[in-house]
Amino acid sequence: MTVSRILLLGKSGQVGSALQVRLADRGKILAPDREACDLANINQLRDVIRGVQPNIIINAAAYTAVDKAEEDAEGCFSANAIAPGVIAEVAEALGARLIHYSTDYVFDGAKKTAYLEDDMPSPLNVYGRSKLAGDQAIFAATDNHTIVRVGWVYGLAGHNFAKTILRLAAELDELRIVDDQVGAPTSAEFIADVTARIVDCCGHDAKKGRGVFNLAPSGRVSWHGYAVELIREAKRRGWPLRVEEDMIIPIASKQYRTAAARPKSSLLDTRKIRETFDLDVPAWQVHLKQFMAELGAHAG
Ligand SMILES: NC(=O)C1=CN([C@@H]2O[C@H](COP(=O)(O)OP(=O)(O)OC[C@H]3O[C@@H](n4cnc5c(N)ncnc54)[C@H](OP(=O)(O)O)[C@@H]3O)[C@@H](O)[C@H]2O)C=CC1
Ligand SMILES: Cc1cn([C@H]2C[C@H](O)[C@@H](COP(=O)(O)OP(=O)(O)O[C@H]3O[C@@H](C)C(=O)[C@@H](O)[C@H]3O)O2)c(=O)[nH]c1=O
Ligand SMILES: [Mg+2]
Repeated sequence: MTVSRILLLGKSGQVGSALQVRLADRGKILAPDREACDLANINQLRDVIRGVQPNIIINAAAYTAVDKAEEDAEGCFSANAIAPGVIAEVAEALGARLIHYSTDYVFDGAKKTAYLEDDMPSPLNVYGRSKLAGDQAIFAATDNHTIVRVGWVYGLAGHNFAKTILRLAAELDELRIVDDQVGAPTSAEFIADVTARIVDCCGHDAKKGRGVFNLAPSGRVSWHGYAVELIREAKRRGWPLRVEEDMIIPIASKQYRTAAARPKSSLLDTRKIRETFDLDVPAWQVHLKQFMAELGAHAG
């Protein structure tokens, strides 16, 4: 088997940090930071990729501030739409596989059953439109891509709903959380494990695993139900919180004003990725417990 040269973008993010750990033994990893490889600087981006001559590029870098994107469409599209298209062009010229991440927010959330990879996208917000444009730019530039579509990501590094809720629960007596948007909280460490599996498959078979693949743990929950589970887990571990479980109030989306609209359903059907890569997908609570244990260990 040829040894992989992997270029990883976005190493400081939730998924990027987990990838650095999980891919450490998979080949030579080159992971420039944002200063060395800024998605907004197309010339620098091209030079970095050509300089590294990778056979796998993993793009975990993105503009992920969903509400801020509503008033910064240019910045958001630069990182999420234009840059992925450029990365894909250079990948095609080098014969490299591009592994990239997409989002449930490309869908409008109106579907009653879980989304399939080829369901019609119809994003509700700027972030979702920018990510869809990124996917399309990749499709146009190279067939040698694997796009992993995920949602509701949490991890040890970076910012996410789980960390926000645990912080608020230590400061406030009451939390008000939307109960009419459902999804599956997805661990960055799980995404990194599955990405490592994809990297292994690409090493053996350059044609295998091309295309778009949904990835999520099994089960479903609303943001409210997710918050309740986080608080229960934290209390079970004896973490000092102010809020009691009966003071986590379920509310409707329209009672929680945000700049960006969000889909009612973020559920992703995972049959394709499970069958292609022979994966087991556990219930979302399994990874959440592991996360809480590791978060507790980090906090000392
Ligand atoms: N978070 C989520 O809930 C979801 C995420 N996704 C997708 O998964 C992927 C990974 O997301 P996640 O790990 O959560 O993202 P994070 O927001 O945690 O990290 C984003 C990463 O991108 C880097 N970055 C942002 N802008 C630029 C830029 N202009 N140039 C270079 N680097 C940049 C950041 O660097 P720095 O730290 O230096 O700013 C950071 O390393 C993304 O494609 C995202 O769209 C999909 C669905 C859900
Ligand atoms: C903090 C808080 C949030 N909420 C709601 C707002 C929103 O509907 C929901 C989640 O809020 P967040 O801002 O954490 O989530 P958001 O940034 O929209 O998360 C999204 O990020 C991007 C990058 C993705 O790709 C998506 O898959 C998804 O994970 O919770 C409350 O109802 N009460 C609260 O106190
Ligand atoms: Mg957010």
